[in-house]
Amino acid sequence: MSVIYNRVALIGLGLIASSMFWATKRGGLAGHVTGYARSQDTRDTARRIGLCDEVCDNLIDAVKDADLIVLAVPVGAMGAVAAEIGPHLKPGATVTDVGSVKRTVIDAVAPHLPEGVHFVPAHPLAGTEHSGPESGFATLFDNRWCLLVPHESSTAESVAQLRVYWEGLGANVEEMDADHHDLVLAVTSHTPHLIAYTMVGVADDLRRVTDSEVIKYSAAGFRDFTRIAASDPTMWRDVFLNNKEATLEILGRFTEELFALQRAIRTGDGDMLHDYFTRTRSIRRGIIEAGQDTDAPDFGRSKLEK
Ligand SMILES: NC(=O)c1ccc[n+]([C@@H]2O[C@H](COP(=O)([O-])OP(=O)(O)OC[C@H]3O[C@@H](n4cnc5c(N)ncnc54)[C@H](O)[C@@H]3O)[C@@H](O)[C@H]2O)c1
Ligand SMILES: O=C(O)C(=O)C[C@]1(C(=O)O)C=C[C@@H](O)C=C1
Repeated sequence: MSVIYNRVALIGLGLIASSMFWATKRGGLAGHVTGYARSQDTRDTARRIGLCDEVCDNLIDAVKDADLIVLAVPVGAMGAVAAEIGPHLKPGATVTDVGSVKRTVIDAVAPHLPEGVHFVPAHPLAGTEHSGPESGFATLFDNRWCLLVPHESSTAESVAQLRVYWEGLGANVEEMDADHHDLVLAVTSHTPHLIAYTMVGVADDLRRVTDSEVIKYSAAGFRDFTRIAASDPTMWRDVFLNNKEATLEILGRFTEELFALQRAIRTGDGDMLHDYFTRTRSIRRGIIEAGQDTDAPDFGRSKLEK
């Protein structure tokens, strides 16, 4: 791979930005990578582990010469960061974000970007329950999707360049409209996270009654829920506050289905339960046959291993 951007600035040095840095180094995709994090602690950690070629103590220093600026902060913080960097961006630079929600991020960021700067929102569909500068690794995006949601300020060239960059980071890239993105992610990511948070909360309540049995005997399904429910609280608070409509729509449907299943259990309607589970099993099998089931990332690998 060759250099795609001479200078990249990563803002918010958590799981996604740090993984982007290690994958950028692995592919030799950037000449120089600057990084900025709000807290001194995070900047110190970043320097200690060699995250970024240069860690800046000031947001403006990190972005002023950059060709690509990546906003990798919680969704609710994107607008404030954009407002601060807007006046200092190089003409012709590309600004992207990695937020899990697209419509509100676009509405919050775009007004702060000067003319001549290209905004190409993005969302890598890859993550873990871990957060912070030490949680990243180079293979996080390998064979995962990254969705690009081009804004009217972007040009075909700026979108194409970001596509090549994400491909270099290991991802498969597709373009999508912002509202459609938010609805799809409400189904595939946001509502499932809310359900996991709820189930773990219920088990936690129960634990007070049954001592530590819930934890001691937790089976695979529940353990998966606890992994997801360990995800960063700030990130997920912002996701739900920013994808309100789509999440509420999907939650409404979920609740209706849950009530139907609840009724079938109460009335002993075995046929209904069997038919329902047969349908859901065929969906899972369809995903596997289509080759869409990607394994969880291998956390045992070193950060720079290919
Ligand atoms: N974790 C995932 O699974 C995942 C996957 C895809 C996209 N995303 C999105 O990527 C973004 C970053 O998520 P992450 O998992 O890397 O989070 P993280 O918690 O690991 O890192 C976020 C970083 O942003 C910093 N930060 C918070 N508020 C800030 C502010 N106002 N100004 C500057 N820095 C600030 C935090 O200190 C932290 O260093 C979020 O928008 C999230 O929705 C996350
Ligand atoms: O694998 C995980 O831990 C994730 O939750 C990753 C996950 C997802 O739901 O798939 C979470 C949020 C994102 O915006 C993208 C990916």
